[in-house]
Amino acid sequence: MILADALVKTFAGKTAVDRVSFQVRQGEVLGFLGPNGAGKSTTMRMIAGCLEPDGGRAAVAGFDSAMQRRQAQSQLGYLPEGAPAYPAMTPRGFVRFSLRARGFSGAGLEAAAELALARASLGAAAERPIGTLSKGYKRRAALAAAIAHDPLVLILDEPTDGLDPNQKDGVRALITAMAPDKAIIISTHLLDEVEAICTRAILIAGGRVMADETPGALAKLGPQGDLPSAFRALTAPSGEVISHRPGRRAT
Ligand SMILES: Nc1ncnc2c1ncn2[C@@H]1O[C@H](COP(=O)(O)OP(=O)(O)OP(=O)(O)O)[C@@H](O)[C@H]1O
Repeated sequence: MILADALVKTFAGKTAVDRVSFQVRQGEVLGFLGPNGAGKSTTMRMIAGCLEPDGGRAAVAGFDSAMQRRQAQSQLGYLPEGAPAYPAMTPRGFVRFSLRARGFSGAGLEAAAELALARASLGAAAERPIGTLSKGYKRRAALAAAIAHDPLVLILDEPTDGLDPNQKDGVRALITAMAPDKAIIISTHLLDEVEAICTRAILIAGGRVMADETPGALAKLGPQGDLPSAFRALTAPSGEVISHRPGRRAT
């Protein structure tokens, strides 16, 4: 359902993403790991059709992210970094606005908005201006808008960033509950999050895929047999590509 095929992106002569390839199929939750500046967000932005690749291609549900952007984005829920939203809108207003932009109306729009607000556990915060909300609630408002149209593919850039431990657990449970019907990519710096919810993990450093494994197999690549030591070993500046499991076919 998600295809990244030799994606390349260069900023001012510096290669941020260097021939990144992988595929994600329905039911998979792919954890995207790597140090700061590794190229995770840039890769996700290219898949989401928000940034044109300089080389290679990306596709969502069979639609090219750049050439068939509208069709690709209709199948996609994308949560970018931070909490992009309109500060004067309430979360309810923002979710409804997002649904209207996707062609929802009437009872279908109301039902989808209610479900998304409930799934993101906005509670009473759904009625307050987003600009007045805490970071965690802002993030959940953006998450509600990303999932409201029940897309086949979710790309979530640090979905639990800024959330307290209870909220983190809630969002992780939500991702797990949605997973069987969808293909999901999350980026995270939290290795326990990868163990908790990801079926697969890609480690990226210097714009290159350094490993593509199940979380258990990735942990075994570390000298201590755990994810932190694997992360350190594989993201050291002199790191070589030591493991790459070939991606599966997109569906
Ligand atoms: N719009 C831009 N203009 C110039 N350079 C950029 C731009 N976006 C990203 N970069 C650079 O590309 C590289 C990869 O950035 P990216 O945000 O993809 O990393 P990341 O893995 O998501 O990092 P983090 O974990 O800190 O979010 C970095 O060197 C970054 O400075």
